Amino acid sequence: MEPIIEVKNLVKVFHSRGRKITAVNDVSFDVFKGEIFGMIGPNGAGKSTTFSMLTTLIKPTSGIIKVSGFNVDKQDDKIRPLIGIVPQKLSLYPLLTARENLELMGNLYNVPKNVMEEKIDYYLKLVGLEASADRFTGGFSGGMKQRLSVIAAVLHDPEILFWDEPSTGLDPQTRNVIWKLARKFNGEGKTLVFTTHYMEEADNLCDRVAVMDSGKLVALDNPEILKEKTGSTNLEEVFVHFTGEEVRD
Ligand SMILES: Nc1ncnc2c1ncn2[C@@H]1O[C@H](COP(=O)(O)OP(=O)(O)OP(=O)(O)O)[C@@H](O)[C@H]1O
Repeated sequence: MEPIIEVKNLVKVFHSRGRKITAVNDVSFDVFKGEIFGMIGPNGAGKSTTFSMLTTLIKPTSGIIKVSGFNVDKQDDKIRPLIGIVPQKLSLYPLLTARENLELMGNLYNVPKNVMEEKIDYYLKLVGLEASADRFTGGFSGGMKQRLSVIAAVLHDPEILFWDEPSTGLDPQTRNVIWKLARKFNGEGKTLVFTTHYMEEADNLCDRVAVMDSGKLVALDNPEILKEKTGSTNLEEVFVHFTGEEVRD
């Protein structure tokens, strides 16, 4: 299988109030083209930090990340058009309408003008927001904002989608929509990398799951294989097997 993301000996150190925090500690893995790849782990495991480095938002302290063959360190401008990001803290403009938010994203990512409105109409309909297209997003529910953020990240037809905790705080209906979108986009050939605290979500969606703990990659495999290897009946048990029961600060 062809890797679309290559991560080698990745390290990220933060310095905060005189303290050195190794958020990601010598992590190596590949993500294969066309797979759904999940990252799970307790609070503070290093998932979001890894996510931020994969998406070129922060620089690694050391190690190598290649996305579609481009190095995040020197070729981040080549990577950005190839990826679509749904961040944990959604970045919608509350005083713009849904359509205006999408137009803004489309323009930032150079979506051709002649297909922009057609694409926006298609995606708004896909996530059931066509009737709210001209409403300010400041008044949207959490689920509506999340659906809009997901389509905002796909307008420029990226090869890889990165979703950071896409269904945190959402009701089961919206979560179901998010899962359907993940499968749809993946069925169209896109690679999907996401973080989650929902084991059921990781189990349902992922071809492979990376388990992180205290900055380390502690397991990586298909959910069924992880269950088999650890004698677990579900991914929650796999999670506890690799990360223990101790509560993290
Ligand atoms: N900008 C920063 N400055 C200092 N420390 C940071 C910074 N960002 C993250 N950290 C620390 O790095 C470690 C890993 O954090 P990270 O947010 O990557 O974990 P996570 O697995 O995403 O956790 P969560 O599930 O709670 O989102 C934590 O100890 C966190 O406090």
